[in-house]
Amino acid sequence: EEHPLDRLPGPKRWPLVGSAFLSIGIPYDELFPRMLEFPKLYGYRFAMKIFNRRILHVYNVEDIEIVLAHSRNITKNKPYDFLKPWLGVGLLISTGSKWHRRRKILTPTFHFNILRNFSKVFEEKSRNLVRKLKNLPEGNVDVLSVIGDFTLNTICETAMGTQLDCDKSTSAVQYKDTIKKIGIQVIQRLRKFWLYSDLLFYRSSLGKEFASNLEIAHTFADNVISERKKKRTDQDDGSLVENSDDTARESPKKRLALLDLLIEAENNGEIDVEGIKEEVNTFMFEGHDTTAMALSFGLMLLADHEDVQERIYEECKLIFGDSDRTPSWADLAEMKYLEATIKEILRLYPSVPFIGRNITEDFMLGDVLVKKNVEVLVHIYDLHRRADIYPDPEAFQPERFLDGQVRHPYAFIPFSAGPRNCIGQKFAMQEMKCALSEICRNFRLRAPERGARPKLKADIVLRPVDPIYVQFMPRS
Ligand code: HEM
Repeated sequence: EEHPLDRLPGPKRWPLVGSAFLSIGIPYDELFPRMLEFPKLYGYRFAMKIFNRRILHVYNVEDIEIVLAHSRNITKNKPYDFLKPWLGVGLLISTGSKWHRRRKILTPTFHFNILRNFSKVFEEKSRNLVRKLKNLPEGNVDVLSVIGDFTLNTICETAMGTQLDCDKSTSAVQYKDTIKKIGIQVIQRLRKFWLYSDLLFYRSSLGKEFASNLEIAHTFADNVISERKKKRTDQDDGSLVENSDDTARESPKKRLALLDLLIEAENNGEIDVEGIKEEVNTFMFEGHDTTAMALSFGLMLLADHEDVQERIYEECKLIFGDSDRTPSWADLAEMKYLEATIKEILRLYPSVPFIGRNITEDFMLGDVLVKKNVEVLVHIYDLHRRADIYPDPEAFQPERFLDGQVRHPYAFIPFSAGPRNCIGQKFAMQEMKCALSEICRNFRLRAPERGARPKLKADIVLRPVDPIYVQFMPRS
């Protein structure tokens, strides 16, 4: 019997292997550009078969809405499995009733009042970032590493309540290095299908290194959790307060971290110690790498578009006048042009270029029956570059997001949409606004080369093949 997906366009499907051989022999750096050719050849809705996996690819606004808004098809697809040894089955990877429970516990962490507490951390870290940039020797700065430190310090303090940048202990430094290595090793494994089996993987040199790195990362997280618990019993009655008044905001001890909410949930019997670990590790990963890439591509685009930098600078001048105070919550809300700029950055360089689902319940996509066990891949990257939605799609034009050009809620989805959208969306927007406004107030950015288009990599998170260099010239 013909599978409904066999009627859809797509690369030739051979018996048994399907189109598996398509990626064989393609150098890694060519994979991403090659992946972008399929949508051009086969259109908004096409299918692939790789051995026994059937993958439906979509980047039609209506199709994406049906897929992402579905309340029961919330299971992630195969590649997410490789993150499990590290993150456990936390919010990003879990499904069904476990996911529902976790989402309910974690949602209050991103409540307005708690985000306001975090904003103090954003301010401090942004100031440190500016100071660091000022102290670097003049010339090209490799932004990925500087920005990666900034987002990692920020998430560590907000999620765990631990100050990595002040903590000069070897364990904190080692932890930072280790989680960067783990991320790279997950990707290396994804590329080598012969290492998909745990048995072979953990016998390989990559697998052994991976296991020892996991040990370091997990031990660090475990220590932070137990120290936090100890501090809570030493200092207070452990009760949860939304300390949104300014005195509490000033005191790092009293600032509420995501970890505090989780410990509170443990006290109420809603989560166990293993669960807390899963979530701490999940947020450390999801909360820093995505934001670091968006900021890095953003600095690259700003360096190339002085007019946009000037408009951001002017907007800040209207808000701050001659004062050099850090931005308050209200200031950030006023930065409408900067907000549009960040959206335009995320349109061109969505940190998560594709998201995948494993279908658990049949549904109709127009006239196509999508059956259980099919995987659906939503092409965020291709959606965001459709010329019919975004005229002159390659051009960097923040104004698109000011004049209501982009109307359909599923036409712009850097944070996904529907029940499994990004829980850290507001957190990320505030963090990016804080960092970019501080940078634009203090520096003029210059690109080493005009109009450069970075070559992109196939990865969990969108990355450039080569480093991104930007020059930071202090404004007087
Ligand atoms: C520019 C920054 C960010 C982008 C572009 C982004 C994008 C996304 C996307 C596309 C998803 C859906 C993934 C999927 O369906 O598999 C997602 C989920 C998620 N994000 Fe983000 N994210 C960002 C920042 C953050 C931050 C700062 C945090 C934490 C503080 C965070 C935590 C999460 C979590 C926990 C999930 C899983 C939610 C769930 O399944 O219930 N993200 N993000």
